[in-house]
Amino acid sequence: MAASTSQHVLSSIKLWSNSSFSHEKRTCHVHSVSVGRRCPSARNLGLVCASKSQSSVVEPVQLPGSPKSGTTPKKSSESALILIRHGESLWNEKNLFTGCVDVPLTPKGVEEAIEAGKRICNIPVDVIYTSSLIRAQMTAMLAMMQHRRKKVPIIVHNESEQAHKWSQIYSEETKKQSIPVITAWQLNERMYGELQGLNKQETADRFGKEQVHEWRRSYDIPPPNGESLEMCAERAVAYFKDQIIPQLVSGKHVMIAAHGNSLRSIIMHLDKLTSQEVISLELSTGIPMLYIFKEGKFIRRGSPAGPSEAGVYAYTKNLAKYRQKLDSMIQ
Ligand SMILES: O=C(O)[C@@H](CO)OP(=O)(O)O
Repeated sequence: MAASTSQHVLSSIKLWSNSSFSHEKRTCHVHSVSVGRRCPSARNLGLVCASKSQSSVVEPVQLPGSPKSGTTPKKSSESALILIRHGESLWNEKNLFTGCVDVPLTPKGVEEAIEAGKRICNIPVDVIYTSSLIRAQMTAMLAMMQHRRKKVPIIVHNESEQAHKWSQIYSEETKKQSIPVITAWQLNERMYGELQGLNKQETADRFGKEQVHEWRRSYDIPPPNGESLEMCAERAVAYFKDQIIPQLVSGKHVMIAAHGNSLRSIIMHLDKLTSQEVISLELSTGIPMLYIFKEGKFIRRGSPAGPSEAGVYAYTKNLAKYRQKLDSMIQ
């Protein structure tokens, strides 16, 4: 079940110096420089089309189902959705299967989270979702600390009524300067079963490269006693639809800090990838991806570049306005 991956030449071009997101069989790569041509429509978005026949990367994706009842869409509202895979963890560094084991970031992972934060520092964020795992939470916090709006991300403790009560804020003004951070186990990494803690190379040597690739990237084949991507999607995508889409519908800008596979399942849903296409979807650590949610559709806008690259912030009129507002507040 090996993926037929097209080889891309990594180059030193700064903007694309970190690989992040690829649908290798489909359309686009937010990689380094590619041997393929750059999509004019994707200029500044870090997207590279593999061939002329393949379509634009910014095609709107129609949302399945209608918005949850009870959520009133803001008139002509448009929301930003940022997805970030956590920075490098101690077990990424050691090349170990991690899954639901709760390990922190390495110093490199901390740097990646800070860099991710710089890339999104001009994009509005009203609410943050993370998994219940520390590597995603560290990433969310470190990234938000780079934001130009300087709001304080505050974890919402809902594990008990008392925890919730004891973390109340009694100033409306202070609340306005805060961003709620909602942690949800449903966004955790897929459970890797009996592979958790094993070295990936040694596992491939023992069981064969093909078998291990199947466990790692296939849609419906679970690793021994673990979750397949399909099983992971059953909780992660369900949570996304039930909890996160209503926020977007109500006009809130959302950031999700999660994991390679929980995010693959969400991206598969957003971009309507097939179970074959998702095999070659790879996410790098610490690279943010931006979607615009408008009129019930998700529009993929690639990976925001650094704050010094002025042009790339004109994703939409509203985001450009938001940036202008930040500029005027900060001057
Ligand atoms: O070990 C894991 O939990 C995941 C993500 O780091 O690995 P893989 O990329 O093999 O799915």
